[in-house]
This record gives sequence, C-alpha cells and structure tokens, in this order.
Amino acid sequence: MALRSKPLCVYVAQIIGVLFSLGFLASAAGSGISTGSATSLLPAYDPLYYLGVRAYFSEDWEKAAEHFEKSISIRQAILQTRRKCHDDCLFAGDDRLSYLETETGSLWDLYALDWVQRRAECARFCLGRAVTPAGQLPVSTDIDYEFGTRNAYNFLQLTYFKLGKMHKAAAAAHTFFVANPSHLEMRNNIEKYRRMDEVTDDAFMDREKELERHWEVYDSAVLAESSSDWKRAVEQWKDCVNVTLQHTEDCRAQCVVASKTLPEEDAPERTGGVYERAAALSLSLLACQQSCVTLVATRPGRVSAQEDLLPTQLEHLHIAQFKAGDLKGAIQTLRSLLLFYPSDADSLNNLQLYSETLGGDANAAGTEPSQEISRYVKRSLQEKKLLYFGMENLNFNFTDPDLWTPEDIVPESLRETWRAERERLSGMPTEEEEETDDSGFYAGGSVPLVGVTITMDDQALNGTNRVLLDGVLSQKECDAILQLASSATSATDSSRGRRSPYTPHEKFEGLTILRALKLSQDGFLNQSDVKLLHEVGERARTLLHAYFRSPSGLFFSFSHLVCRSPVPGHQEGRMDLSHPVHVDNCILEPETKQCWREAPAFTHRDMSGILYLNEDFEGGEFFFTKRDAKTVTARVQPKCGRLVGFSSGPVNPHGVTAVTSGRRCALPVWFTKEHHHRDMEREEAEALWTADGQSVLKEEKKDGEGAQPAARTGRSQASRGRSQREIRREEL
Ligand SMILES: O=C(O)CCC(=O)C(=O)O
Ligand SMILES: [Fe+2]
Repeated sequence: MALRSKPLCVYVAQIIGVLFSLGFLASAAGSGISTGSATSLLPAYDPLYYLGVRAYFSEDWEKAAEHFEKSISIRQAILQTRRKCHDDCLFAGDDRLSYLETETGSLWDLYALDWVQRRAECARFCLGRAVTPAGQLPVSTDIDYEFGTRNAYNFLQLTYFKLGKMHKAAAAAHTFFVANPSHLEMRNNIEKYRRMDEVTDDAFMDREKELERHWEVYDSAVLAESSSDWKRAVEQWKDCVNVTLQHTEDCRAQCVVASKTLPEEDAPERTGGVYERAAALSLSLLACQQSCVTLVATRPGRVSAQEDLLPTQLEHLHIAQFKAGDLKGAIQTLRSLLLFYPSDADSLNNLQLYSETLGGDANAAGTEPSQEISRYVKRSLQEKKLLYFGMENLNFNFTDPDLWTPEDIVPESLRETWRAERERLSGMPTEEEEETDDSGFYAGGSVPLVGVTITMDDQALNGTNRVLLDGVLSQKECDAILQLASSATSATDSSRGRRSPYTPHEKFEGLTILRALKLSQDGFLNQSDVKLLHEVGERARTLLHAYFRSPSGLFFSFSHLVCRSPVPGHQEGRMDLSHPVHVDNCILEPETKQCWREAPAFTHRDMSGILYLNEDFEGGEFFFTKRDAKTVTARVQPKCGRLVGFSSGPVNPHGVTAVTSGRRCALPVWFTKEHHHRDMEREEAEALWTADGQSVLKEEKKDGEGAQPAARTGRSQASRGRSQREIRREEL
C-alpha cells in the first residue's frame, strides 16, 4: 500500500477518533462506573430541572428555587469542565502521530487507533474526575430547549416573587426577558418590579451575561464609534473579536467533548461499515463545530444570526484603527479581513490607501494578518472541504453558516445542483404571490365613524388585509394623550423611560390602561384623559372590526401607550431599527420564510392596529415587508389620528425605522377572536370605573386570582421541539 499523505491520515484517524471517543464516553457513562468520590462529582442537571418544575407546580417555592438554581449552576459547571477537558486533551496521544509518517497498511491503522484511544482515555479520565456518570449522559432536546430559551428564569421569576425575594425575582425576569424580548407580559412584570421600593436598579442584571459578553462589547464599540472616540472603538472592537473567538472555541469544545446520542443505527446514511459510520460521525462533529458560527452570531432573543459577524468586526476595527492613527494596525486588520474576502475591491483599495499613507509598504513588518484569524480561516476552510465532500459523496446534509466561503470549496456537482434548483425556483410563482391570509378577515368593509377616511387600502399598501385610516383622532385628543404619556413618565421615572427592548439606541416608555388608571387615582394623571385613552382604543376596535369584516367579536388582547425616543448622542450612522421586522402572532424566520405560531410569540393575536399620536420626530417610519424581512412593500409615516390596521399573521411582517430625534408616541392595539385570551387587565380597569374601584382592586390583589402562570405543558413535537408553554401575565 502506498504511503498516505498526512492530511488524509490525520483525517481518517480523526473520524475514527470521534467514533471511538463518543462511543466510549457513552458506554462508560451508561455502565455506572465512577471514579473518585461520588459526593464531590457534578450530578446530572436535567433531573434537577424536572424536580424544580414539579415543585413549582406544587407551589413548593423554596424547593423550586433550590432545584432550578442548582440545575443552572451545575449545567454551567459541566460546560466549563468539558471545555477544560477539551483543552487538557488537545495533545493527548499526539506522539503516536509521528509513526503515521513512516508506517503503512494495517500498522498505520493501529497507530491511528492508538492515538484515538489516548484521546478517548484522556477525555474520559478528565470528565470522570469531575462529573458523575449520570452527569455525562446526553440531555434531551427538551432540556436543551428550556436552557436555550432561558425558561428556567421564567419559572424563577414567579418563584422568587412568591417567596417575597423581589430583587432575585427582578433579576430572573430581566434575564428571561433579554432572551424573549417580545414577551410583553414579562416586560409588564419588569415595569412593576421597577416601581417597587425594595428593588434597586442593580437587580436588573442579566444572569447569563457572561455568555453574551461579545454583544455587550459590540454595542459599546458601536457607541464609541458613533461618538468618534476612535481609541476606545479600537479597544472595544479588538476585545469584541477576541471574545467572539473565545465563545466560538467554547462552543466548539462542547461539540467534541459533550456526550451525544449516537446517530440512529437505522438511518440509511448511518449504516455501512466502520469507516462509513465513522465518517458520518466525524461529519456530524464538523457540522456541529461549524454551527457555532451561527450560534455565536445570534443575539439572545433573535431568530436569525448576524451575517458575517467576524468579518464585520474586522471591518469596523480597521476603520477605527485608521481613524485613531494606527496605520500598521489598520493594515494588519485589513489583511486579516482579506483572508475572508481575498478579492474584495473595497478592502484592496483601502489596503493600498493605508500602505501609501504608511510610505508604500503593504507588507511592512508587524502587518501580517493576525495568527488567530489565519488559523480560524484555515481551519474553517478545511472543515468546509470535508463537509462538502461528505455532502457530495456520503449523503450528508450541511448548511454553510458563512457568506465568505469561496466558490471553489464547493464541488462543481453541488454547484450544478444548486444552479438547477435556483432556476427551477425562479420559474415558480413566489411564495408571496401564492400566500393567502387564513385569518378569516376580509378587508374592504365599512368605516363607521364620521370624519375617518381610508388613505390606503390593500392595493395601495401592496398586501393582504392592511389598511391606513386617517382622522381617527383630533389634534386635541392627540395632545391630551401625549400629555398623559409625559405625566405618567415624570410621575414614575425621571429618566424618561427605560432602554428599549429592541435597540440600545432608544428609550421606551409604556403605559397600560390599568397603570394609567392607578396613576390617576393617585392624582398624577387627569381622570378624563385616562378615559379618553380607553375610549380611543375602543374606537380603533370598532373601525378595524368593521373594515376587516371580522366574522366574530374582537376582544382586546393587549394595548399600551408607547413612546420611543433616541438615547442622546449616539445616533449617527445608526444601522438598527427602532422595532426589528417581525410578525405579531408568530416567530418569523426570514431565511426559511416560515413563521412559527408558538410561544413566545403572542399566538392568540389576530388583528393589529397602531394609532399614531404625533409626527414631530425624525425617523420612526412604519413599514411592511415580504417574508424575507428585507423587501419593503409599503411605508407609513406616522401622524396624529392615523391608524394602520392589519391582520396579525405572516402576511404582514412589519418594523419601524430608527427614531433619531424627538419622541414618537403611538397606541398599539392587538385584538383576539378568542374570548378567553382577552386582556384581563383592561377588564380590571373597566370594572374599577363601574364598581367601587379601590376595594375591588385590593381584594383581587390579595387573593392572587389570576396570578398563576397558565402553563400548557404539552410540547408539540411537530413544531421542531419548541415549547408551547406560555406564561400568562403575572399580576404583581
Ligand atoms: O409602533 C409601530 O409603528 C409598530 C409597533 C409594532 O409593530 C409592535 O409593537 O408590534
Ligand atoms: Fe408589531
């Protein structure tokens, strides 16, 4: 047999290594072998989570808190142990590899196996010293999902509230909300915690912050840039690149060391001899490692990743370095960036500009691309080569997470298949053309209020079940409601609102009817203006019900008066939106154009309306898009008395452009056709107007009716394992 070249022998050894190490770990864990003292080892965290859930539903709050907290901290410790073991074993058995250069045939195979066994033994020994056999077992996809969505903090929020530990409840609420920013109920809870005297500002911390540190640094880098503080921007962008790389390595290490269920034996691509199965396993490992790019590039609470995260950071960094006068640094960063996009014209022009400024030497000492980035790109390209080989020849599926992958990495036969598929799709009617709205609404009905006019209908707004009405409010009414918003803010918060849940560049003030009513009872707001706020919501309901010929009643699902205003001084060159593109009753996945009607989306919302109150601000334009979340189909400039109405489903993705100056106020109203999903808070306010207000409110608060999270614990397998659990608004 001919001597094999090194890359191939390392590759084959690696795939066998994966097969053996994973299999080895799984069987060791299953056999109950334990090394060291069982009491000091980390136990499994999933049974603890289930115990927490059980205690929660039995209302044993002490136990629930204890189990959830343990489960969270043990999971954290296990992840860290895996990373450590991964690093400790990185070179285990490498001395065996030297024989691979000289040996051939079956001896070669044996040395390769020897190397694999050393790694397996190292990993096994390392993990066995810290984690119990049960703790090494894989957890279910349900548990992965629960931790991925931070649902433990959802449980902990109410748990701590029940225990009277408001500080901890607020931290749990905040931590959950960061990953579930459209969860309006939790936002309401947070507002309520903020009004509690015993809860200080430092309570609102993200307990998972460490895992998301690159986003924190990213945002402060953008801020430094927008205030032209280039030295600080350079520091922040460098830090951001480093933390991003570090998170990527943490994630990749889990792919290698975490125990996983072995691929199903009966799946056709998983059958075959040991090489085929080992290849399937190695491809799964590589795909897992590649998927870390997407994982790290997805902000908590977002469905899609930020494209090209690392190259984008390098792009910002070289510009900041140039502006800060660090030309060598700028060239070095640019050369790192060129590793991703070697023929990018802008980068090449910049390189020329920088090197001319530096005296003409583009290769001056100290301007070589960063070693970390070189290694990263080289490794990623090699992984992609193997993955595309597996795709072409071994029936493996792989979704490339990067935009920068050079074409020649993809085998010609695959490119040919993709071209054919693209042509086939381009000949087909687009999804949007085929799309129908199954909401049961049918635009084009009457407008039963004098003075209200239809400014744009479906056709003018390029969509289905959309309308733009004008004249819904008089200027006087707008002024009164705007005054309400201002008085409510100054009554409770001198800093004019909280940070927006959608963008760090804006503040966000929200006021529900019930809160407005309570503030009016305390003398902060004018009672008749609060009634007006309630009445204009009803007006919107009458109009939308009639215009969309709703076949059934429409009940308020939620409404609040919302003002958005920019954070002073950080507005130049903003790329973000005031409200990212979304669909009101499902989670939009623009890449696949799917919309998942499941929690945490407000799945019971059927009809949406936004009633605008003013126009004296910059930006803040409302727009509809296609399902790709990019193609804008219609724009609406807010002004007093203007109401945009639309069915809440996937035919109507929409967003709001950045508010860059002034204060944009609106009253969004959402309706449901289902009586049992109606807004109980609004009803409470209505009851207070008709009955003996104060006492009714206090009784309800005391007995806690309606305070339990309504948990629909059934999980829909059909919905890609996403949880169907929904926590109802919590009355604090
Ligand atoms: O304020 C707007 O124009 C739209 C807000 C919105 O889409 C939402 O709150 O869901
Ligand atoms: Fe919306």
